[in-house]
Amino acid sequence: MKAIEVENLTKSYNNFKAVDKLSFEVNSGEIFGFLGPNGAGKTTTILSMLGLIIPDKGTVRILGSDVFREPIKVKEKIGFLPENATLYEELTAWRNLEFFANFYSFSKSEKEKRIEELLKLVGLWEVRYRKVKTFSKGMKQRLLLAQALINDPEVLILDEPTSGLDPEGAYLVKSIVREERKKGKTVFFSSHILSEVEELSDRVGIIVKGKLRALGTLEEIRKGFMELEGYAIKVETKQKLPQIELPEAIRIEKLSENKAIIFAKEDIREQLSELLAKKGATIVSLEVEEPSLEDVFLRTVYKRRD
Ligand SMILES: Nc1ncnc2c1ncn2[C@@H]1O[C@H](COP(=O)(O)OP(=O)(O)OP(=O)(O)O)[C@@H](O)[C@H]1O
Repeated sequence: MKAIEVENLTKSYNNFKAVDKLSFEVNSGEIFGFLGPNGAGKTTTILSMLGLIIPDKGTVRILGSDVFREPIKVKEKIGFLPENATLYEELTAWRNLEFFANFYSFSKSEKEKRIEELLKLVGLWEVRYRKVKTFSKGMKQRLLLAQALINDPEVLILDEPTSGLDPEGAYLVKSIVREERKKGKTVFFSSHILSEVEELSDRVGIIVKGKLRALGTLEEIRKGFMELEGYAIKVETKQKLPQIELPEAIRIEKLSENKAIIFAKEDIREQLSELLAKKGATIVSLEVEEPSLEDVFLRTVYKRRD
């Protein structure tokens, strides 16, 4: 079963389309990174996915249940960390979690066991009786993550979970996310930080101006990008590089006497090696230069119109 199925989701504010016909699926047990620049529509998508704002159009199913028709059933199975979430500053870490746990049907002993497990998981056990107002931003975020995990959710939805954290704080949050996946849970998280999405996600969706621009594993996204934008093939020969006349080659950038990058609409390594062999040149290397996710992201966000 798919963990999340979003179909044709559309949400406008006045006449402005914040999310436009968005469709994607998240597989069970994967970490899905939802990447987009500021204002792309990530939070609007998440709030619509959770039924916390009513979209104009579209359906969302989480673990097979329709979010709008069966809201309680869905909420029992998910955990949510909102962007800029807050805690009760005057309460201790323990009391904050207890307050939240009371929304669920735990017995007293189950509740205490779960709170203890979570405080240990997020590294706040030692400070459980301290008021939250004395906590750093990183500690608060970890407590919020514990709060989102209180019901041991099958699907965890995190809106910008590392936003504003220092590298250590971000690292701890990422480790917890990985731990959840190890337990077979599904994690959907949004971010505008490319390296984080690259390092954490099994699959990625890129949203720009409310529209989904790319979807898949990083490899699939790179390949799709190359098919659209063309291939860069780096060639090095032992001898001086001969003249390359191939109809498929759009542009040739000479790097030195025996090195060049050949730009083409498709992967023309075979044609190139045949041509070079015919001209008596020995190939030292012939490789497709893979664009980094950064190249893909920046080109996807800033270069394409429509
Ligand atoms: N309640 C609202 N009323 C009017 N416009 C809104 C409202 N909420 C969001 N928007 C607009 O919709 C667009 C998408 O916003 P959204 O918060 O979903 O983006 P985001 O990708 O989460 O951005 P960020 O990374 O900055 O949090 C933005 O242009 C925003 O200004």
